[in-house]
Amino acid sequence: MSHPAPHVPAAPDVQLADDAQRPVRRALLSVYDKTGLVELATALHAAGVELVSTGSTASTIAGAGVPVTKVEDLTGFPECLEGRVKTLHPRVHAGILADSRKADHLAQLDELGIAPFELVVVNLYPFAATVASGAGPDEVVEQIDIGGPSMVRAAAKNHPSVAVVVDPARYDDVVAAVQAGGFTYAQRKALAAAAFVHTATYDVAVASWMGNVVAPTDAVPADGETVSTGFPAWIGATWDRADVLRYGENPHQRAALYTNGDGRNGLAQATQLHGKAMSYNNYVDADAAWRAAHDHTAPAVAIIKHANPCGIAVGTDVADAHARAHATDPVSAYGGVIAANGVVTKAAAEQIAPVFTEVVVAPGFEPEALEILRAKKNIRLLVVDAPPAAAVETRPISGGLLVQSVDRVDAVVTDTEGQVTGGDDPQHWNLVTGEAADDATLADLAFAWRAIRAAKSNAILLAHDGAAVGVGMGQVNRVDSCRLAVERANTLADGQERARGAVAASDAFFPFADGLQILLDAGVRAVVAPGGSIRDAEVIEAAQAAGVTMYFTGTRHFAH
Ligand SMILES: NC(=O)c1ncn([C@@H]2O[C@H](COP(=O)(O)O)[C@@H](O)[C@H]2O)c1NC=O
Repeated sequence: MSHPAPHVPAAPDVQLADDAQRPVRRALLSVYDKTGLVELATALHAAGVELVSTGSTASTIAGAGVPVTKVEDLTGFPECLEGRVKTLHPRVHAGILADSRKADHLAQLDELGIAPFELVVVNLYPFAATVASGAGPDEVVEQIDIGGPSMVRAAAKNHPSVAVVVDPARYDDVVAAVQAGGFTYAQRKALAAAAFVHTATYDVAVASWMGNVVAPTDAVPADGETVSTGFPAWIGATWDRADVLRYGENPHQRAALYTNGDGRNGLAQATQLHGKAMSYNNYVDADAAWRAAHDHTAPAVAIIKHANPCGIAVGTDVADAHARAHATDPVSAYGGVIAANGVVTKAAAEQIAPVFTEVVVAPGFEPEALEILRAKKNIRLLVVDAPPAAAVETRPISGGLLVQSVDRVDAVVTDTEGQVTGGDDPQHWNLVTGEAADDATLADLAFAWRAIRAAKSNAILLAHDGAAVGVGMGQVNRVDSCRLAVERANTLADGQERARGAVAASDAFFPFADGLQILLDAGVRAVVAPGGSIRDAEVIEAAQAAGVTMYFTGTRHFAH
């Protein structure tokens, strides 16, 4: 089978230099957001630019007394179908797409009696805002702009000839460029790049809504039926560079911060009140700290080093929680990142100030607290407006992207009948040996079980009275984590044996009794673990022999 030869476009007759200007004689304006429109139209008209415009854009311009040609008069065709067809016409698109460097294009325009545009100003129907408003499908569909993106993409493609503007914030630049004799080629290229980002972002929003709401793509066939996976067949996101960081995890690595402008409000949108610029590692640790502090409803403070907690506690207030979190491991707290789930008070600031600290992140700071902490030149102070809210998290791997639902507090597991069989709430735990814990012990176990989510696996966390007293984390076997937790509990507090009488949480089951035995020998009095090992009986027997209370949660808190 033979294929037709591909169309090879003729090379342009003229190659443009970056500073090559193109005077603006004719502009097409079609904007949903009328901000700054009258001022722009007035200035363009004053500069001798002929204006062509759609429906209410034209009315707004004409209403201000500025001469404007309606697009209908240009096309000889009425706007129709409730505005679904306005600018989708060759008289519009040929005027945008003719490459002024090509004599042939200009000759064709002449033959067809079409005048070229040198400037296209468009902003699109508010699709994302309409979805966010909770509007129904028909209303949302009407806000999928068709003619607008077509003009924007056409003008952006033809950037050697046309300047395209999609953002009212750029109108002053437009006026300045027109008055200066036209946009340079470099300016037109930059505007085109921004325009393609604009339409790409818009289309990601439309495609996401279609694939999630209108025609969900998350179902897969299984055993003769279709089951929902919760994961659409395609996910899209666009990210805008928010900051270039000094370096990455190490000084020889380059790094930047991106945000995706979808209205999220988290650490990436934090307001920095004081201190040097945030580093890559600061962000990683501050994020871990922020999440850890918000795993608790009581006032809580987490102190993070290398994405692991070296202190975590709840208290009567933020100062109390900080004092107790600092006491977990005062040695490691040096150079740490602190997060509080409440406003940092003067009392808390007085405690924090003497300890070298990289970052403090909180929902707010009392004025006196700010004054105290601002006296420390190197400390970074961040205010984040909203608690962590992400429902899913992603991790790139070579060649792909892993996506999972976030291990949230209050996770539950259910059986096939929908009955809750495990989770973070002690009422769903299974007492596998020993006396049922009294309220204080149960509260400590619940705290330890929540707090251990912040520690990298394998993790063992010893707690007493709402504060971690020893954390063993990031070890490649559970025995070492047990040893580390006990050692830290017993050596970091002036020789007090803090493991004795503490409660212990294990982020995953004990595969053997050996790790648990280390905790039992150290005097731990109650233990919470997921259970589920083939040697559970052996593990339970060890706890029973020591007379220790042990609960199984049925859920696990691995964090890699
Ligand atoms: N259908 C079309 O031909 C068309 N051409 C332009 N628009 C959009 O109509 C809006 C402007 O319309 P008006 O000037 O009537 O307010 C702009 O957001 C523009 O992106 C269109 N609308 C939707 O697709």
